[in-house]
This record gives sequence, structure tokens and C-alpha cells, in this order.
Amino acid sequence: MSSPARPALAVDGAGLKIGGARILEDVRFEVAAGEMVGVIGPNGAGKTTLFNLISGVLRPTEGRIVLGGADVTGASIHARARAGLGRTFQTSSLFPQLSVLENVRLAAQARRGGSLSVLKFPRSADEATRVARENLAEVGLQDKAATAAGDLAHGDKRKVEIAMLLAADPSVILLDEPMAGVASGDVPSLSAIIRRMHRDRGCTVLMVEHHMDVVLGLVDRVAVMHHGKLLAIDTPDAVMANPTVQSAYLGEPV
Ligand SMILES: Nc1ncnc2c1ncn2[C@@H]1O[C@H](COP(=O)(O)OP(=O)(O)OP(=O)(O)O)[C@@H](O)[C@H]1O
Repeated sequence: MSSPARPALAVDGAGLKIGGARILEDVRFEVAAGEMVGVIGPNGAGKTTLFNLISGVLRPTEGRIVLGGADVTGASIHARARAGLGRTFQTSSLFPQLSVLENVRLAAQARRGGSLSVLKFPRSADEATRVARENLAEVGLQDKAATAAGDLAHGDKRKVEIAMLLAADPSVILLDEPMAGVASGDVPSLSAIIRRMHRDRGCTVLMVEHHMDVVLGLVDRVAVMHHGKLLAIDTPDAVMANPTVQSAYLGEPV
């Protein structure tokens, strides 16, 4: 009998208490290698906190975070990045005065923490530039390489952030509201980039996103957070048909 494939990411009973406040409680799910899972839920449900626990910004007060079979609950943000975890943030993380190419090149050089230590075989400047150009082309921004990142439209900034993420070559990607602040006309091209990134790289993706139509059209499964708990995790159709989820979104007690 073959054993089931090891999940790329497991959140194993994770909880977070701050002072007297219980922010997250017994969150438990697995994401298979190559799967794309959306995380939805009303404001304050705990989605960003969950990402902070997975990426190492916060440590859970209960439970474990397991990345590719390794328990990383106590590992630093950088150790998780070296283990192949990449993350974008809700707010822009670009250096506005630097050119688009320079922003992506810095990410390429810091691949899995590489540039911080000569022992980790950092990419040479030429190699980093090549990787940066390749990833800029992947998000369709090769013509804006010389533009200052701060001068870009919001949608293009988001695309540069995805190019930066890809330049670091992660195997598990956390996207925190990739469509936040993006003009509605830019949403389809950004969605297409995410779909292509997932398909061509075979990476595992966990994505928080408020645009429900975007999430439902992209992901294999949806996780629904509510009041710091995982309400449901299932296919988009099953989640939308779930009466508990419907109550949560209508603001009724669940
Ligand atoms: N450091 C903290 N100290 C106290 N409470 C916190 C802390 N961080 C988050 N919270 C609270 O935890 C809850 C979950 O917050 P979180 O930002 O994770 O929600 P969210 O689902 O990402 O919301 P949004 O969709 O608005 O981004 C909120 O009630 C928030 O006020």
C-alpha cells in the first residue's frame, strides 16, 4: 500500500493567545504539494495572523507549523525562507526609489537568504540580473525595468512583488491579498499571472483574498476563517453551499 504524499504545509492545531485575547484557536489543515488554497473570512477573522504564524512573524502559543515535513514552529523567518517559503504582504514592500529591475535583482540575490552569507553561494550580480529580467518578463513588465518602482500603478507594483517572490524560487508561496488596492481593470491580468505561476512552477500556494470571484476562480480548495477558527476547508462549490459559511458571511451567529 502506498503512503499518502507528504503535505507541503501542515498547520497542526495552531493557536495564538495574546494577553487574555484568543486570536486563533486550534487551526488545523494540510496543503498538498502543488495545491492552491484560498483563505477567506470576514475582517478580523484571523487570516493575516494565520499567515504570520506560518511565515514566522509570530509564534503560535499552541500547535505546530510543518513545512515539507519539517517542524518549523520555532524557526526564524529567514530559516523558513531558506526552507522554500515565500510571502507577499498586504502593503507594498518595494523600494520606491529603486528601479523595478533593481528591486527584483535584490530579491534574486537574497534567494533563500543566500546573499547574507558567502557560505550560502550567493548569486553573482550578473546571474541575479539575468534571473531578475527573466522573472520580470514572466509578469509582463520587462519594458518597465528602468522605471522607479514608486512611479508604477498599483497593479504593476503587485506584479513586481510577484516577480520578486518568484526570483527567490520558493516552493510554498503565501499571497496576502494580492488584489488589494488594485484597479478592477488590472485584476484579470494579475489573476492570470498567479494562475500561470502556479501551473508553470508547480509551487504550492496559500492565498488570502477578499475578491471572492478571484479566489473561487483560481483555487483548488477554500479555507474559511471566522472568529479565529477554521470554519470549513473544501472545494469552492462545497464551501459556498455550506450553511455554516453562509451564516458567517451574513453575520449571523455560528
Ligand atoms: N498583536 C495583536 N494583539 C491583539 N490583537 C490582535 C493582534 N493581532 C491581531 N489581533 C486581533 O486578532 C484578530 C484577527 O486579526 P487579523 O488581522 O488576523 O484578521 P484578518 O482576518 O486578517 O482581517 P482583515 O481581513 O481585516 O485583514 C483581530 O480581531 C485583531 O484585532
